[in-house]
Amino acid sequence: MFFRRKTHPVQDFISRVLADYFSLEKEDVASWVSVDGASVSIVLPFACKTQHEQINAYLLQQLAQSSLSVDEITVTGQIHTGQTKQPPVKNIKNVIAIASGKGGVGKSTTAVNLAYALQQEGARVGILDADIYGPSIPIMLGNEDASPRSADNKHMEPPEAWGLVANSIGYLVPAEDAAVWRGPMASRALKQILDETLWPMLDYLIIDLPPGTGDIQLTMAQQIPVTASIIVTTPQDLALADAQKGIAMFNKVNVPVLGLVENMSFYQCVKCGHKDPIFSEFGAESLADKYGLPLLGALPLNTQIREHADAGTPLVVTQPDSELAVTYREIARAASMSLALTVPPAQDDSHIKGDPISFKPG
Ligand SMILES: Nc1ncnc2c1ncn2[C@@H]1O[C@H](COP(=O)(O)OP(=O)(O)OP(=O)(O)O)[C@@H](O)[C@H]1O
Repeated sequence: MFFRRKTHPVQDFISRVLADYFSLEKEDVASWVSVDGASVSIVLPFACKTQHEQINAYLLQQLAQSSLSVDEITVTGQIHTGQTKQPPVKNIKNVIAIASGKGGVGKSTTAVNLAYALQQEGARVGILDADIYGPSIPIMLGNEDASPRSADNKHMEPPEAWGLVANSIGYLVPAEDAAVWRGPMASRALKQILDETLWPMLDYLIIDLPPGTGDIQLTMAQQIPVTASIIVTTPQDLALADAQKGIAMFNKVNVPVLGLVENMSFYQCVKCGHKDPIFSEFGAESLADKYGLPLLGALPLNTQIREHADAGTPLVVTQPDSELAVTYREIARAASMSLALTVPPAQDDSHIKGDPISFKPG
């Protein structure tokens, strides 16, 4: 005889409302909800801290219209380690590779702003600049002169910038030296930086990959335990053709693509507000449709984005209330949720050892 496990009416109700809120199925969210007497605890497996209050209020409002009674609801976040083929890096739960087929589409700018946006959504985040031939992260973080300290001449303490830990070949080697490295040497250098950095416990390590989809990127994607990837593109045909190659590359190495970010989507006139789609329209949207991927969001061609990147004052941190920062946070939440829903959690978390350096996320 088979017994069906009876669900608690409050658990059932909250799961339904929560599923509605996130446009998901009840089965997707049921495990996030637990009920203890008149207290409900919701633990979301993705970063969306700026929404917790709103979710709480929405649930309370829906409950008030029901016959159920609940004293309190707490909403928190807990990000799992996602499964990868290669063994995970010590202290890092998820590695997210930011890639673009074509150069100059704004991949590094997006990587930096997304890293801070994820942090503002409650995640512990680090960034690794894998663009061995053109490391731009140190400039964008405003700490070009920083260099990782090493107490034992073997491991590096990653420099911190605006509350984010970072490492880059740009901190370690003069640009002209790295520029002549061949592919295998570049991939080895990256693996070494990844393994020898004393990363604090991180929910996400954002890796800014070099542009393109050649051997170097493929080797990197194979050698590093990449949990998932995000592809940045502009809406023009040329960039989209290359973005398509990027999707194919990640498919080949079985790394899930969380979605596309369309950068320089349109130019908005600062005087009259008119939107001009200089690099064409609906490009990333149709590419996303073609591959059944989400379009995580779109950013305009905007002087402020460039100025903050050039000045080393990350826009999301220094202008957190701007419309652009809001968009970056929406993309961060969508990416984090997409990861939680597409990548199964790893069986164990034994690679999470504790902070080897003192680190207080900003
Ligand atoms: N949305 C945007 N609006 C205006 N300028 C932007 C935007 N995104 C990026 N930029 C600017 O475009 C230039 C290229 O950006 P970035 O270095 O991020 O591109 P990339 O794709 O990482 O390039 P590559 O990998 O080829 O080095 C930078 O000067 C940056 O400030």
